[in-house]
Amino acid sequence: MSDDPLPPPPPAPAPGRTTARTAAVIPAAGRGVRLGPGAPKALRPLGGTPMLIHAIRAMAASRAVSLVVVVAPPDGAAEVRTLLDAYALPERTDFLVVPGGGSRQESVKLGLDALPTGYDIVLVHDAARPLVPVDTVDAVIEAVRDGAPAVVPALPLADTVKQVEPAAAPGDPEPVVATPDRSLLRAVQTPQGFDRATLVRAHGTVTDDVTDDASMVEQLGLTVVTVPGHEEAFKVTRPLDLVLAEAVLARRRLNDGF
Ligand SMILES: Nc1ccn([C@@H]2O[C@H](COP(=O)(O)OP(=O)(O)OP(=O)(O)O)[C@@H](O)[C@H]2O)c(=O)n1
Ligand SMILES: C[C@](O)(CO)[C@H](O)COP(=O)(O)O
Repeated sequence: MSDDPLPPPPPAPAPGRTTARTAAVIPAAGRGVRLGPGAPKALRPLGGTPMLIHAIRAMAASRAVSLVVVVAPPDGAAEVRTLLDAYALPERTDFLVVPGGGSRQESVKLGLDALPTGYDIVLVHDAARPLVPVDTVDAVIEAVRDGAPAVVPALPLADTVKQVEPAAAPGDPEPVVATPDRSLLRAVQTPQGFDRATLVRAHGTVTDDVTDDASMVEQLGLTVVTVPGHEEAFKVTRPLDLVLAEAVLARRRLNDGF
């Protein structure tokens, strides 16, 4: 038997903290109607590379993320698999591709259903937010590891927001009914991070149409917390967003010297 002293045990996680493995689900099945005619939005180029590849790299840039589940356009799973083979991606990350559904909510659910066991923290990240910095991804994961069941990156609003009543008829003005206190409002981004069991329960319970996953957790009566969002994590929704995304990417490439 060797007389070598035993190596010290790994540090125990702080109370309330978990070292659970993290997977990212990327809903990428949308058409991108607001961006205008063309291929499904996630497959359109940004700096010559599909937006989806940028979004995958943004998730895989976090050393905590060891699996990425891509939810492809319903008839585009084969094309997405080909893209994953064609572009350089970190070898330490595993990838799964599943076909998506008719709504973002449905697509996320299909991605969640495909998640293998062993991943207890789940990020949900829009393919349409290709430029989110890794520090934002890591901040979300850290907050879930610290015990929050649901975490959203959030930014204060730059504009005053008005609540309106629907127009009486198409083209009629919309009457303003309230001006909410802007200091208490936040614009939320992705990745949104979850304790897996909580997110699975939310998707199995909430049947209303919602625009993000965190609001499903709110409907369970659980607390969703924020971490600082980032202006480069904006969503490419309309044509001008693509112009901005190209400019941000060009600036990064200049700063990185390639
Ligand atoms: N059936 C859908 C609809 C949307 N998404 C994804 O959800 C994210 C956010 O949606 P959004 O930006 O609204 O994308 P689209 O639905 O493609 O946009 P639009 O409403 O303009 O068609 C995108 O990454 C999109 O691919 C999805 O996976 N499945
Ligand atoms: C999830 C989201 O990106 C958070 O801001 C947003 O709600 C998606 O909205 P969309 O209209 O489906 O793009």
